[in-house]
Amino acid sequence: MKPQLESNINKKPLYWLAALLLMAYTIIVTVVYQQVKNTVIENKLDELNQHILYQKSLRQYINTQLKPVIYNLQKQQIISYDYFDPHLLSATFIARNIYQNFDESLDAKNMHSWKYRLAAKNPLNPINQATPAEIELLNKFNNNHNLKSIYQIETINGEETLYYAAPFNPNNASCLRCHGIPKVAPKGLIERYGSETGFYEKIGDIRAFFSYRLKLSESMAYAHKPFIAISIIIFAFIMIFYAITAWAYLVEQKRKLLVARQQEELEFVAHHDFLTKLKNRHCLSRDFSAQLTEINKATHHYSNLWVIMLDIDFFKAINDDFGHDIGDIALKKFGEILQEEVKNLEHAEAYRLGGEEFLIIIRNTDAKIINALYTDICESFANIEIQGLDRTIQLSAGATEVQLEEHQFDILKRVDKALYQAKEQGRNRLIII
Ligand SMILES: Nc1nc2c(ncn2[C@@H]2O[C@H](COP(=O)(O)OP(=O)(O)OP(=O)(O)O)[C@@H](O)[C@H]2O)c(=O)[nH]1
Repeated sequence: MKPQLESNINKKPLYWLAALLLMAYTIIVTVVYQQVKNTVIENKLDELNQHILYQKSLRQYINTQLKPVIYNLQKQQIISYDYFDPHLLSATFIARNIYQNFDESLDAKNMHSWKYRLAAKNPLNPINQATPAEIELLNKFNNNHNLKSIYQIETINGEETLYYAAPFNPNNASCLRCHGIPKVAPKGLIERYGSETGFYEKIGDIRAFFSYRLKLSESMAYAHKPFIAISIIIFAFIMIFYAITAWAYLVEQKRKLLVARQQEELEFVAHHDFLTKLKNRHCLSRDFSAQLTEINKATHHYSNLWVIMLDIDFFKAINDDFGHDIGDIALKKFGEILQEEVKNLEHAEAYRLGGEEFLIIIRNTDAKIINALYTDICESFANIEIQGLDRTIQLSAGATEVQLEEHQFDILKRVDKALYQAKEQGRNRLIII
C-alpha cells in the first residue's frame, strides 16, 4: 500500500502561516482597540470641555451676579455684615452641590458621569480636604502658575480612569475676607466652619483646584459592540485568507508529490523487472561498473567480488506442462527467494537478466559461502508450494571471483561459461571457475 499523499505533505509552512496570522490578528485588534479607546477619550474630552465651561459660567454667575447682590444687601444693612451662608456665598459649595444633584440624576438614569471634586490643602469645609496625592498636585500648580490644567489616564483600584484637574485662580484681596484672618471673616462663616481651618491664606497662592474623573470602562462599554463586530469581521477575513492559501498550498504540494511519485515509479520501472521486482539488466550494468571501480581502488574494507549466475533447469517444460501463468508464479517466487537471501548478506544484490536467468553480485566472500548460498537457494526453491505445480524445480549455477582490472564483459562471459558447464554436466549443480 502506497502511503497517502496528504500524510507526506509538509504542513509546517501552514502552521507558521497560522501563527503569523494569529500574531497579525492580535496586533490589528490591539491597534483597533487603541483607536476606539482614543476616539472614546476624544469624545469624552469634548464633553468635559463643556462641563468646564458650564462650571466656569456657574462660578462666574455666582461671583459677578449673585455675590454683589448679597454684598449690596449687606451694605444697605438689609442683611447683616456678619451674615454668611455657603448656599448663597460660596461658589465652591454651590458648584459642588449642583454637580452632586447632576451626578445623582445621571446615575439614576444609568448614564455615566464625570465625578466632580474640589480639593484644598486648607479648606473651610472638611469635605474639600485634599488627599496626599491632591496636595502634591496642588503644590505642582502653586510651583508653576503657567500650568493651567492636567489630564491623564490613572488606574484606580485596577480600573482605568480619565482624570482632569485645573487650579482655581490665585487668591486676591477679596478672597481674604473669608480666608484671611478669622477676626475679619463674617461671623456666620465662623459659626458654620469654626476658626481652625481655612484661614491665613496668602494673596497669590492657589488655594484649591477642581477635578473631574471618569471611569473609562463605563465609557468604553458603548464602544464594545462595534469593536467586537470589527474584530469578528477581521477574524473572518483572516480565516478566509488562510483557508484559501492553505487550500492552494495543499493542492500545489499534492501535485508536486504526485509528480515526484510518478517520477519515482518511472525510475523504478526503468530499473526493475516487472514480474519479479528484482533489478534488471540495465541496472546490473550500472551497478557492476561501480562495484568494479571500487574493487580496483582496493580499499581496506573491500577484499573481493563474486558473481553467481543462476538458471532454472528445464523451465520451458514447466511452461509447457503447467502453463505460462504457473511459470510466471514460479519466477516470481524465485525472485522473492533471491531477494530474501541477498538481504541476509552484506553487500549483495540480485538481478534478473531475462527469462529464467538471474545473477547475484556479492562482496567480501569466498567459494565456501557461494556454495552455501547456492544450496540455500536450491532448498528454498525446491520447497516452494505452487498450486498446480507438482514438480521439484532445480537450478544450475555458475560462479566466479572477479579479478583486478577485469572488464565487465569478460567476467559475465566467464560466469556464463561456468553456468554452461553446469548445464553440460547434468544441471542441478554449481560450477565455480
Ligand atoms: N512463464 C514465463 N516464461 C518465460 C519468461 N521468460 C522466458 N520464459 C520462458 O523460459 C523458457 C526458457 O527455455 P530455455 O531457454 O529453452 O531453457 P530451459 O527450458 O530452462 O532449459 P535449460 O535452461 O537448458 O535447462 C522459454 O520457454 C521462455 O518462453 C517469463 O517471463 N515467464
